[in-house]
Amino acid sequence: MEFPQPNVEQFFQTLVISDFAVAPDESQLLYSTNINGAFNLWAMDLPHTYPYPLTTVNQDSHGMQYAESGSFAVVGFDRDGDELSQLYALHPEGGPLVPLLEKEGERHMGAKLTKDSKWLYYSTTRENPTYLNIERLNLETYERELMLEGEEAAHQLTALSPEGTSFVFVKVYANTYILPFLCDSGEVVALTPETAEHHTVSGIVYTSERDVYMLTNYDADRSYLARMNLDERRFEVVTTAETGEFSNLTYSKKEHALYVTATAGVSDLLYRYDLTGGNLTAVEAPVENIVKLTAADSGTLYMLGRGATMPFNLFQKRLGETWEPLTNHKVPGVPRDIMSEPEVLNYRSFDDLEIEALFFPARKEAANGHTILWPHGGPQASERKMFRSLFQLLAYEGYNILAPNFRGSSDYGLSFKKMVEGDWGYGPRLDNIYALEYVIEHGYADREKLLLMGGSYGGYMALLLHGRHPEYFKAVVDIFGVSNLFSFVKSVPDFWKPIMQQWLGDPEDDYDRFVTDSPITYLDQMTKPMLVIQGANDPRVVQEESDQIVDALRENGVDVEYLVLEDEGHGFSKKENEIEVYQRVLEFFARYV
Ligand SMILES: CC(=O)N[C@@H](C)C(=O)N[C@@H](C)C(=O)N[C@@H](C)C(=O)O
Repeated sequence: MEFPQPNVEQFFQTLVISDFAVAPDESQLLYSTNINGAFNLWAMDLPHTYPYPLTTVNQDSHGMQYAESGSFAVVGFDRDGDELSQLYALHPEGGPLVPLLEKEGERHMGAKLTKDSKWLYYSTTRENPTYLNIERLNLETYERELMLEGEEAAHQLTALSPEGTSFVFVKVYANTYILPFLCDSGEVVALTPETAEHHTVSGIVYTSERDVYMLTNYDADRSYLARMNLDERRFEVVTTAETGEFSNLTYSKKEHALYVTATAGVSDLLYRYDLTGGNLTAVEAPVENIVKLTAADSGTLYMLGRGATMPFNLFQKRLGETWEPLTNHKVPGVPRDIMSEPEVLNYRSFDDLEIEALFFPARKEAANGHTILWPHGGPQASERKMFRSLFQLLAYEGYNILAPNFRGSSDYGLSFKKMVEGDWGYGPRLDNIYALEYVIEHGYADREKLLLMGGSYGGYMALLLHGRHPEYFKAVVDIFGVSNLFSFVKSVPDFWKPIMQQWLGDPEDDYDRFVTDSPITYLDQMTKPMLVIQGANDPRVVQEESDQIVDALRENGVDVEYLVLEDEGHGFSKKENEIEVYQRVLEFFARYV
């Protein structure tokens, strides 16, 4: 039997899994996925893996967790991308949800259930939208109790002790300045030593009622494993990563061990740190990008992950055994070996700074010689070996994709990440230009065949590159990009505002730089055809950012297509919208090839 070649439609059907939780007795695995075209909660009754639906809300969910008894789970949903997460109780068999915290305009974050399931702790924007308060909800009386009032910086709850006698929260002063604190019977204690040096802390876990482990770059450039015993209150360095830096932590009670994810630039590595013997050993991982790892009481590990050519999948690893897939999501009809495997490039920028980039080659049979420059979003994030159906779709259709991890990207140490702070538009912009020059010089790309596309900060960079270096590009796609730093700084969510000074600067004190680095300043040079895409509910880069650049360009007579998705935020969560976006991008670029 001869089957036709796969076509682009196949890439539209790729499934996403955004989060999961496993019942304490491991009888059920709950996950948020878009099997039915929109996100819903689905479950599998382990060891059987056939999924069944639990909700029909058509909204994505993050931060789900089971009660210790397994009799309900706490789940959060926002509405069409507004990121105002509301919390509900879900019966393991699904059906109508019980509202726990449902208040219009309020955002609830980092929810954690106590072991006895009597209390739910969380951070909330209620009465303190900028610095957030930490509260707890009595699940018998539904009364809310204030535990800690936020001040100075956003207070985000990160861990609750096993018996609920203490909790850890972080104060977020900036993306590169995040300090951890313990709240122990009302007393607040810093978990890292006092210093004026900026550092961050992540992956905080309790391994007992009085022992806390964390990942921090306190007094270092790359994050390492540290601990504090809450009685001795002494901060200790435990171990450092051989390559890269540690980025996530999971405690396995059964093994009395920590599983530590390390990021080494564009891919992840997995380690096991034995808390009894004190040794760190490498563990094979089934994916290049570990999204989430949990350990059940039995010692079985559960992982959500993806790779450059593998969409999101769930895996299970029983003690002493190897990883087994629980899901088998692929691009229908497209084998992994015909997808684009990225090459890792290293080049030097204008000031000799070494930068890493991913280059996704076009499928040979379809190659049209065009290269799309993709500046990633964040900007303090990075482009990694993580499946993006849009990238694979474009590479399949014949385009190369170049994704540089310009200065300011995460996963290359604290000082590298800080390089974008107060410099959104100079160094990172030239790093993108130097990436182009590198691929042209080394025969990967043709100077006459360059296209440009980015989302969020990447959309900002796409607009800025268009305005300042229009000679490079034939056409530009901006997906919810920042167009004007003066309006952006005022429109971000309230709890981002304490971060803005360090992240971006002050519109009055840094007036000249805001003008120089705002894409809208360069309207007259933006002469190439453009496609602008925006979610109407986006709370991070609001619609006004896209509206103003589209209006101004149209007044200038520039050919701009504008697509606004009414039921989306900072991303595309509904299959029909995703398909519309991908089709528009494909059609748009095809016109200029
Ligand atoms: C800790 C925190 O909330 N930081 C935010 C200011 C932040 O860095 N958010 C980015 C992930 C983000 O959403 N940036 C936009 C502009 C993007 O490029 O995606």
